[in-house]
Amino acid sequence: MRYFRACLRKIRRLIKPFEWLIKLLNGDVAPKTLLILAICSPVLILLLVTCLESMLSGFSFTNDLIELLFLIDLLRTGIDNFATFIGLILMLKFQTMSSTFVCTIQGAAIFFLAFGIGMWAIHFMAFFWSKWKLHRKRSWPADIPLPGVSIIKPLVGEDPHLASNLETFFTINYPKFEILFCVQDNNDPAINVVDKLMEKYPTVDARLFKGGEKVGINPKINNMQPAYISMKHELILISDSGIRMKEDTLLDMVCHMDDKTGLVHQMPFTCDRQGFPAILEKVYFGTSHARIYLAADLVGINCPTGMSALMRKKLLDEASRFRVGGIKAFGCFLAEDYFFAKSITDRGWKITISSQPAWQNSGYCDIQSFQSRISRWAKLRFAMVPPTILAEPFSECMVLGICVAFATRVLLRWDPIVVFLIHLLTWCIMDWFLLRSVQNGNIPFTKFEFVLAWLFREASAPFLFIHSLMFPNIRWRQGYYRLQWGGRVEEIAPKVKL
Ligand SMILES: CCCCCCCC/C=C\CCCCCCCC(=O)N[C@@H](CO[C@@H]1OC[C@@H](O)[C@H](O)[C@H]1O)[C@H](O)/C=C/CCCCCCCCCCCCC
Ligand SMILES: O=c1ccn([C@@H]2O[C@H](COP(=O)(O)OP(=O)(O)O)[C@@H](O)[C@H]2O)c(=O)[nH]1
Repeated sequence: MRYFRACLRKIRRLIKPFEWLIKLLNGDVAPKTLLILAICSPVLILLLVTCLESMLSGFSFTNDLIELLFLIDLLRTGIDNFATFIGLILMLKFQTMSSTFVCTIQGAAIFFLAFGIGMWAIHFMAFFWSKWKLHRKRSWPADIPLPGVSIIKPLVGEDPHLASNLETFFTINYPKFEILFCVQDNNDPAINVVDKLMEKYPTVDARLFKGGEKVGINPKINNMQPAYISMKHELILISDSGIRMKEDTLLDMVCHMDDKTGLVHQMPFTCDRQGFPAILEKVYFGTSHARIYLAADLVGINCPTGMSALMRKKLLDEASRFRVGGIKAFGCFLAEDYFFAKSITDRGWKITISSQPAWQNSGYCDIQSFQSRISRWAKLRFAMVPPTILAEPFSECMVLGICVAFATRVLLRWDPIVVFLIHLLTWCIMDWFLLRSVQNGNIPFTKFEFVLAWLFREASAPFLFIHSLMFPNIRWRQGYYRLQWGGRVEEIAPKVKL
């Protein structure tokens, strides 16, 4: 026993210098420390690139190798990429410097360069699509009456903005709609807020459903189920508690629901709020998130989030692939939004984003909850669409920057540090333009604040990625869940590491 304790003490002493890293991976580092770390990260990464580069040129054969790489037909080795990767693995395993090594390095370089070019194409696609799709008014044919919409609002608890956010639903300018508020707990403080609003706006068709119904694991579905079965209209808008509406938001969404469209979703974005965490959220949703979201919408990849999604009710009712109809058929998944969309596109219907982004305006805004939310979403994506585990790190600015710097060094003999810095700068500038396009108005912070938040986000992304992989279980509000491959979920005891 004494020996065991001594060992433990020794191990603790050994890992003490790395405690910050463990804390970082757990997401429980003070925001200030994270900020300092994020600002220092580019410097650290540059150091890493420099080391990598000097390691490469340290090998006696490097110069010859690079000359050789110049001469080899890029196209042919490009096709042989897969083989060259196997070569890399073999080389690492057997430590032999063979011709496979030459091919491997070159193959990896070509792969990284191609990925880099792909990501730059995504930048341009997203910017183009933001200009084409967002903030463009659509109209509804004058001779066709507007369809009725049942708005379902699942609520859990109260935050300082809840009342004002919910009030925007009572002032929507749309001829035929009802609002169905749902709370799962009979003592939920949101009940009071909803009651007051229903009193204030007696002419608006609004109802409150308490207690939910346990039809699956997903608590949001359980919460919404009673409202779903008693909704009156043909269109259903599921709208999360933190969303704010403008007077014409619902009309805008309905105008996108043409004959071939089964689902219209809003691209997540945020309202203007004070403080660094709010800037960080806006920068994330207006740059990194918007880029993939818009590009995916442009090429028709299913990636809607369910925070504000308008659907045809009949499509949910007849979700035949899932045997039972209605939203309860999706209760076995935590990311019900992804599976709603999948079941709709599987039957040949289109999904599209509306021209107004979703104005998230949660009353609580701090770095830790932002990061755990982003990490929760990443865990869902990894389980539902496993290839994202491979694609996501390379789609991040910092990681891709290192890879592209390496690739251009090997293939073109460019200075990796210069390439990395140019990559960082142009990525940041492209992101600024995308953010401005999504915001479509004054950005409520300075360019300096943007750069700080952007650096912080980009530099912390790889850590969040590792954290999400290492701790795949999920905590969502009061619930704890274990994800299975494919996206099904089971409830677990709350004592697990998340
Ligand atoms: C050279 C090519 C490179 C391609 C690189 C692609 C790398 C992909 C990188 C990032 C993927 C980002 C996905 C975008 C948004 C997803 C946000 C999200 O994860 N939301 C999930 C959670 O939502 C909440 O879940 C609980 C629910 O109750 C709430 O209401 C929800 O808001 C959501 O469940 C996930 C949905 C979609 C996941 C799709 C993943 C596939 C993405 C592939 C994108 C590839 C784009 C390529 C474009 C050309
Ligand atoms: O146990 C839960 C968890 C969430 N929700 C609702 O689901 C929506 C999305 O929740 P959250 O904002 O936590 O999800 P995120 O957008 O962070 O994924 C909100 O309207 C919540 O009120 C719910 O009804 N029950």
